[in-house]
Amino acid sequence: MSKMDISSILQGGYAHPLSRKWQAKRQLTKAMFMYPIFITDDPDASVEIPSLPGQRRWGVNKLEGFLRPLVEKGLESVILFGVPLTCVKDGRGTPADDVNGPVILAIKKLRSLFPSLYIATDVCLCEYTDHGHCGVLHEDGTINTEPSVDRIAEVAVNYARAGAHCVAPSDMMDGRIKAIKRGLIDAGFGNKVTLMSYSAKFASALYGPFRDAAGSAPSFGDRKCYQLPPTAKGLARRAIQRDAAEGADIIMVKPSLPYLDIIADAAELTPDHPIACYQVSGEFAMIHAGAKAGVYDLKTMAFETTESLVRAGATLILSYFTPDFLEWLWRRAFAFTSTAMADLRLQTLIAITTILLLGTSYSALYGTYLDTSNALLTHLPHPLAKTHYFASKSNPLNVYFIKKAWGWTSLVFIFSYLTSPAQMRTRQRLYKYLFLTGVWIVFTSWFFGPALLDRVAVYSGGECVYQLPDGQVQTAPVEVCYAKSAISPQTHEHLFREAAPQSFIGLPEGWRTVPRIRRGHDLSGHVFLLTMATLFLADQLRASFKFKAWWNGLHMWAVASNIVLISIWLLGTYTTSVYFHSPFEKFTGYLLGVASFVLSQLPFFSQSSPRQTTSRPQQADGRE
Ligand SMILES: NCc1[nH]cc(CCC(=O)O)c1CC(=O)O
Repeated sequence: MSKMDISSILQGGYAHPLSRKWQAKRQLTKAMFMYPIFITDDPDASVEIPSLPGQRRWGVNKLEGFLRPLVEKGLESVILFGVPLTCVKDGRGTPADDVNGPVILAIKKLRSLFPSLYIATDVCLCEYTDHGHCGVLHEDGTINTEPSVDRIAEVAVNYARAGAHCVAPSDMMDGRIKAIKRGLIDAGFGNKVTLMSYSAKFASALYGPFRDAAGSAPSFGDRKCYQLPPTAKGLARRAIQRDAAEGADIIMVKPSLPYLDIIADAAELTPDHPIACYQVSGEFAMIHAGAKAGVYDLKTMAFETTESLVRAGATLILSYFTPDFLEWLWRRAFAFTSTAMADLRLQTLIAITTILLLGTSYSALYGTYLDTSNALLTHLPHPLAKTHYFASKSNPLNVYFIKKAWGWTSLVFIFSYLTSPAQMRTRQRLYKYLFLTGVWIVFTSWFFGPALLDRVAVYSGGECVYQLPDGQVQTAPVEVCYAKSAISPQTHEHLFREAAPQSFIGLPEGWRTVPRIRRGHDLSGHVFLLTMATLFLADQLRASFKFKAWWNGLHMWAVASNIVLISIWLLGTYTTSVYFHSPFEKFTGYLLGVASFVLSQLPFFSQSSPRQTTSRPQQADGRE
């Protein structure tokens, strides 16, 4: 027996990647992320912010192009920061709520562009005052609290009027939460707009890149008389409780990582409020800089820091990493759904194979199929056409659907492609479709001359034949068949005169016929096409389900029409297999269809699926 004590052993509880996941009380989700965005007053601006990797100052006109892909990826909320570059700043921050200023214009624009996007606005005066401080000042440069609070409340209400879902004062003036709440209620927004208070906002060295980006550094002094001293746990706790009592709906701690204890305090002091934290510009820049210096892997560190925030008690994270997390968290989900859906293709293959086998066995047992290689039968209606609905070649399923199978398939594909979420509209997906369309053209209608299927029939012993009204079967050169058009004594005088002079004489006025290739191997073009189309559609469906979270209303219809078409093709496959072609011809059609689809699944055509790092369950150092 081992000398180990039972109480010593913990590792068994987290040996597996899944059991490690269970150690978290709460998992990161996309909804936890709120994305800070800088909006400037040049409507067409898209200017890189050097100290914030990947972040830009945006003009109102650029917001759609910038945010649409993110919204489609699951972005649910943003917080707006105004960066006025051309306005005239003054002592009270007049431009803050200018109706033609960037923030108010952006709120309105985003509300109309993205009805489901939650829009918060930072409320502060520092970007708009000539002195760069967050409030209104006395002569001596100290904060004049009352007018500051009045002005902040006025700005907040104006943002609410413009359509903001949430106002978030970051100014740190005493009493502004109460004033803003009052203002919101009096203006009729009490029950409509959320008040998120930057309650425990510390005078941090980590706002540097933000102040560069927003041009909001104070022109003299610092913010230590209103932002909290970094050592002040007690003040932070008092500020949190005060703001909750004054009517804040969400309590924020800022910056985040150096203040995990404050986040935990907030979660304990105001357990009935959502707790937000702001992973500020300096933290973001620091994580990037460390990764660039080779200290750690960027993504690993981004996860470790944000997961720490959640562990400390945060329910909402304001972070410049938001777009990255939309991608990273999507990949996690993708890793799961792709295995869940991996077999839709296989299931469809099994379905169509089974249907073909059943139909073909039935046709062989009961002799229901039309042997199209018998030239004497070709032009007659199917012997069962009267009694068996689908034996008639003129049944609607055949005429309107099967004969136009690739057209319908293309239609559904295009509908589905165009309504797909952005990340699904890949070029590879188009290539796949174009490749199979190429296969369809080559085999059924053209191959540097006659269609390949016709050539196969000729090479395997087929002849071009036609039948005269008296029942006689005549042979013509194969070229006549390749032309695929009707012949008559008028169009092919030579042919008729040589081959059948006697019947040529007695032919009725206006008689014509389409010659066909018979006796060769008449590979079933329908089975080929239906097999290929069904597998292709199933593959499309599989892609759709992978991105289910991003479907819009139209794409739901695309998915529905895809499913309906697959069902029609399966029914068509069944009727074809019961009534037409010999078993061997159906088999070769099926093989050709499957082979074409398999080729379309080569890596060249498939979207490069995200790399996955799977950790071995037991590594010597116990880390992933
Ligand atoms: N008062 C404005 C404000 N709102 C958010 C930040 C910082 C955000 C960041 O660094 O990402 C600042 C700067 C400051 O207080 O100096």
